[in-house]
Amino acid sequence: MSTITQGKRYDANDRGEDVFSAVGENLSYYFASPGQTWIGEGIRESITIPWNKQSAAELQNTLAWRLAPSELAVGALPFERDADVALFVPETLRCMLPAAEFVRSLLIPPVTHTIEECRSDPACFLEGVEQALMLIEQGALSKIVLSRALDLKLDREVALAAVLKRLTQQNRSGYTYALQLPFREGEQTPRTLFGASPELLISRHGNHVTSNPLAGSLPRTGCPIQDQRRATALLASDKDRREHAIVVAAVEEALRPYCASLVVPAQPSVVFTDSMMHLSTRIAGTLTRPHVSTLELVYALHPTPAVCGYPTEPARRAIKALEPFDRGAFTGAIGWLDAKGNGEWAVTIRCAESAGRALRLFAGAGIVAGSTPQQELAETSSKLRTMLVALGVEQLLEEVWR
Ligand SMILES: C=C(O[C@@H]1C=C(C(=O)O)C=C[C@H]1O)C(=O)O
Repeated sequence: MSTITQGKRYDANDRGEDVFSAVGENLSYYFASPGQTWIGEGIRESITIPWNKQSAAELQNTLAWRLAPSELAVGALPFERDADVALFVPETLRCMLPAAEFVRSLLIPPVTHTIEECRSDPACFLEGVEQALMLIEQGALSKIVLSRALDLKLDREVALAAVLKRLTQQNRSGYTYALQLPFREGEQTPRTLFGASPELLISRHGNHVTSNPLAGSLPRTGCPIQDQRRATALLASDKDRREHAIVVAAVEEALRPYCASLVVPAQPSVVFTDSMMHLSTRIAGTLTRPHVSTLELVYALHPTPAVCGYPTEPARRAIKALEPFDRGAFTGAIGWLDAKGNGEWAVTIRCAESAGRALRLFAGAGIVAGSTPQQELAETSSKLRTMLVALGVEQLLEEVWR
């Protein structure tokens, strides 16, 4: 039996049990938000729908009778919108206390993995940013988000529970997640997506919707006084304010048709993770139609210019042409839906995908007029830091900076 108190839900029986000890061999879904932690094992049912507005809206009718009140449909939607959307209902699901409650102590044992191979291509990223700046100068785009991938081979498989714990410690107010990805055709190795996102794409609890886009970022320094100065500089930076405003305007435009009221703060604030600070705007609305599915809202929003660019279509085409890899789930959305259409979806960033001992880490950065390739590269390196530290392979920091 799960209880709902002020938007927070957790099983009375699970109060106090360490969520990380519940992360076992059969884990299919882990989603820890400020409200609660969902832990799913196995897959009871897979649900695949074409990714369009009508299917997203209609899915809710199906879920209304297929899901018990304590069940969820969960999934990770890819960045690209041309593929079908694959959700699943975990075989068993537990709703537990927020994971951040279990990492209060600083004495978390370090995780150690050893790197056997490492492949990073910063030159390709720098070249992509140069090209993107040309497109911006020609007026084809006002913003584009370019990303890079870092491929690692570890000495053993990722120690998932320990890494999730570290990620939670580094990103207490965000969303930490892990999900078993579907098998790729012809491949036998299970793939796992995991990460710690500071960015909420959309949450819907009853009538209330919230979105918290981030864009415009600086690395943290390690010194609280310098970080404060940097945060002030970030708030005053014309380039970062433009980069941020493009995202806020797009989120507002996408949500407006669904909302009777929408509150959009006039000024951004700054949010911090362990390694980054970001301009942040928390947008809150009240729905006109209370039964609109969260998945329909995800469809209306995704991909925001925080992960793609503006205008959307030309930015997406340029990303396809300039990035030498498929983003897969990276910069998509990860979350859950319940039988009533409530849900919570984070932007799938600060993440990695593992298959056996192979690991791919991703990081991107928004490019606007005034961006410089070296600074954007440094931003992606700082974003990769979160995962490298969680894996206990900080020695690679030197490498990815080059
Ligand atoms: C694409 C990423 O992050 C996105 C880009 C940001 C930016 O360019 O300032 C900030 C937060 C995210 O919306 C990433 O972390 O990989």
